[in-house]
Amino acid sequence: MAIERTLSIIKPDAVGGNHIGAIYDRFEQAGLRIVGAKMLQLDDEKAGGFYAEHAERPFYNDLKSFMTSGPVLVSVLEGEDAIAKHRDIMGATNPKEAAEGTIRADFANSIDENAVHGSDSAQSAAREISYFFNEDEVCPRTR
Ligand SMILES: Nc1ncnc2c1ncn2[C@@H]1O[C@H](COP(=O)(O)OP(=O)(O)OP(=O)(O)O)[C@@H](O)[C@H]1O
Repeated sequence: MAIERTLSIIKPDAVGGNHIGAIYDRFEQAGLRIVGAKMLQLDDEKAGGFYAEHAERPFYNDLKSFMTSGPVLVSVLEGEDAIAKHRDIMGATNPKEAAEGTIRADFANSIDENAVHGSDSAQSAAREISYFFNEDEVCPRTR
């Protein structure tokens, strides 16, 4: 299995709820390493660009309002099969459908405010990491 990198966002509801440490613990327990991290207050343009693929969806404005409602913690995670592993431990987009023991089952309240984001493919991971991080803001390979 290949060593991959993926982008994580701990969203404003989970940052506000004081769940950063608990969520980082889930990442590390799953064998994912945090190789880059920064806390940001997104504005409408930065949040909108990140979710540009959803620009035509009815929830786009609400999604931007939520993502700019407080600070987010963006991180780069590294590990074997990191993209799929991270999606697995996040759980389904809708926390009501998320499997027991997943981050969204434990820390999210609704589909609109669902605690975390994770890249869904190698292509989106590359785009999303470079959307938030310069090359010199991420550690060189750790293994
Ligand atoms: N039907 C919906 N109603 C409200 N918000 C939604 C809906 N579908 C998606 N969203 C919001 O938009 C985000 C992006 O949707 P997407 O389909 O890419 O889900 P995801 O890949 O599981 O989530 P994310 O991209 O945040 O990891 C979701 O995390 C959620 O916050």
